[in-house]
Amino acid sequence: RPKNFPPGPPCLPVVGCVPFLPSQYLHLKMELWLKKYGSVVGLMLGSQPAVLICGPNEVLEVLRREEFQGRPEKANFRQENFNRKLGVFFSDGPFWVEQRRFTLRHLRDLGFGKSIMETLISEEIEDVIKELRQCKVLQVSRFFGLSTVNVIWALVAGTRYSRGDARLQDLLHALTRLFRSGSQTGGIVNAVPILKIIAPQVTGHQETLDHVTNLKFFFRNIIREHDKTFKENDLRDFIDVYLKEMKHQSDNENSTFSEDGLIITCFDLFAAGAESVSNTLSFTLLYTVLHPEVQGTVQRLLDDVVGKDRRPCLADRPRLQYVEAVLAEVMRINTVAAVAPAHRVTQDTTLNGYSIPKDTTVIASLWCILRDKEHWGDPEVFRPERFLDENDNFVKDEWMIPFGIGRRTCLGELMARNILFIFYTTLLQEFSFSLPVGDPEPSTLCLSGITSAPQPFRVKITRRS
Ligand code: HEM
Repeated sequence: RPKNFPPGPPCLPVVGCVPFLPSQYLHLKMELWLKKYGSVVGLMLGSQPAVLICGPNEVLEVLRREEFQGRPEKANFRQENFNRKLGVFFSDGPFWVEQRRFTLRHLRDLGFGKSIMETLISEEIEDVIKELRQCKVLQVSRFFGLSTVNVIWALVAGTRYSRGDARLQDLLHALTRLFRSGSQTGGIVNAVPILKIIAPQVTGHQETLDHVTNLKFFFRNIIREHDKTFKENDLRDFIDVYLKEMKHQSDNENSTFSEDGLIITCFDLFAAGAESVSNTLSFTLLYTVLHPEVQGTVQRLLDDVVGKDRRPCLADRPRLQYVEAVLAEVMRINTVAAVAPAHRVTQDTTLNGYSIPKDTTVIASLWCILRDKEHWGDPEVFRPERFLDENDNFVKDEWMIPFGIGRRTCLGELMARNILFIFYTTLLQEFSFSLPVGDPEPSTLCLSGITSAPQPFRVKITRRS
């Protein structure tokens, strides 16, 4: 361990503390270690130092402090193969600043947060509604992945996939496997990289690589197809805009724009849509069937404010404050990012009096903030009213940070919030959801991984008259 490093679990030669790290539910282990070791826990991942940030105040602090905004060299499967930090999610420094700005600016120009996005979301939910009308009981897990990808993909690649598209369903399945089998620490292969070579099958590394290669092949093909029909004065989507920038900078040897970079940015956006938003929607249905009284209140409100002759839209938001409270409560009680993606310390620094050397991996628990007993009182209880004041207006809470905070805050927050609002309100306007007779009550314990997802469960669908 480095000198004056925070306390933590025992450290063994070669593997460091990895044997003491859980393969699943890191956020729950961090809750226990907060009591045992304190707010900042020191670890060795093989020979690499890492700190787990388990105390709410410390999490808020590190997510805001400049020197904690790097990303580790190789803690994630998306960096495999290219061996470089590319895209937005796992890059850092000036490269990241330029790529994040570019991505955000052009997604905004193309429709992020504008009425065109609302139209895309509305078209997508109508397809979902049509499918659900034919359905009496729905197996919820992974149901929303394709629809949420479609909204994002319309802006990124100008494409929409049908629900029966077998190739896309395979890719979504591969992505789910990557997210479920991965962890924010990178696991044993990250700590002891030689295992990637000597035991790729045993460690699951080969399977990870196969999935990643498949996904990258898919993105590369889309990009090459775009390139064949590219016209500089007719930019159709984000891929075209990026290709244009790449071509303009082709003589600049310091350019941050490359085909590999575009592949990884596509990966970032595709994965975020398929995993985070779709899992949050599944959690929303989970809490809807577990709390029929909340469903009833939302439906009465929708009947009053929207009625039955039109669909809910974003302009209804100010009059649907209870809906905002329900969505916030779902993201608080079972957030999909229980642990934020790993950060990296970019210079020697200190935290709570401990020394944190440059390049230490930083793993911050959002769960400890969203489920803090002192702040929320009854954090384990699903109670949307906690977000309403005495006049039933939604009240913002500084500790509601499911999208992170600081400079690395989620790039897709606006889009995610809009999809969640339109999907949830349209679903409850059209249907009531309940547990199928004879099905056990679904557990609220999430499936663990890089993101959290609900365990598979079924809902009975009844069309409202
Ligand atoms: C409910 C849905 C979502 C949740 C809860 C969520 C949450 C998060 C969180 C916690 C982070 C990490 C912050 C950090 O590293 O400290 C993040 C980053 C990111 N998110 Fe999301 N996200 C969601 C949806 C989306 C969507 C729809 C997109 C894209 C369209 C997206 C794109 C990104 C990107 C690119 C980053 C990396 C930002 C950076 O490192 O600069 N996310 N998100």
